[in-house]
Amino acid sequence: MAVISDAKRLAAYAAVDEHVKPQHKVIGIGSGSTVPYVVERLCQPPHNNSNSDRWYIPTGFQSKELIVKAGLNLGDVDQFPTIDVTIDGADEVDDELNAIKGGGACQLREKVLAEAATHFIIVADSRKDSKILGHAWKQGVPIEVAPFAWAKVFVNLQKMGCENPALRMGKMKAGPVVTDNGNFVIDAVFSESYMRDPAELLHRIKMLTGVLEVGLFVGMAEAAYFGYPDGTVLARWQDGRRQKVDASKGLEIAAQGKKV
Ligand SMILES: O=C(CO)[C@H](O)[C@H](O)COP(=O)(O)O
Repeated sequence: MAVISDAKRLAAYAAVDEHVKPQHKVIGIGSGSTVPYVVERLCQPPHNNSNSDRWYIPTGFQSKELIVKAGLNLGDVDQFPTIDVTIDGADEVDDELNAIKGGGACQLREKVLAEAATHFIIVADSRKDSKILGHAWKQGVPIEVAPFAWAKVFVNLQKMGCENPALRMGKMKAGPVVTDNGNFVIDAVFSESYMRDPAELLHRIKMLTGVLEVGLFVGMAEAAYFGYPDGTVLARWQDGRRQKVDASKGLEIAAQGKKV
């Protein structure tokens, strides 16, 4: 196994097989480049047998498109404020399963669906498996802000000790990135002393007026699945358990080309 995409696929397949049960009727679908493999697995046997009376809830435009293009029933969180299982990616996960999310600027809807879920599961490749947040993900904590308040929050973050907060700018668009909710994102790098206590940092940032959501998912994930380039999958649970998961079923299915 060589490529990162295979590692993502194995993590996604293992998480779906372990955590999505036939009786689960409302499924939250995250955002990013790993969750397409979650949808891919959900459209394969035996999971596809349960899809006719199942609703899928998106965490943004990309997520909605994944659901629609896969021919799955599209719902929304205002119809289904309680979700059975939400599966989503992460930019980095620490030893306690706290996560940095928002690399794709979807953290507000992602956190709503994570909180609404009975089971919130993270899927990622092994690059996201860290001890302390910030060790691997160097882009900073993504913070969704009301556009008119961005400069005020920017100054607040500097006063907290963030040396170089950055308003996230579009690549093929003049001006800042605008989220699916019409807001801006500030990426803020904090020192390890802050990142060792993500709960405290989350609280301090969230209390800044003008901040709508912070890409720190603290104490939310029940489990995280990391796909490794050697074809193995490591599952970590919030209680500290770590277990190599047999990913052979995923490999067999992928090899049979049972892709959506
Ligand atoms: O939080 C997110 C988007 O806002 C994504 O889930 C996160 O960036 C991980 O993405 P990928 O699976 O592509 O690594």
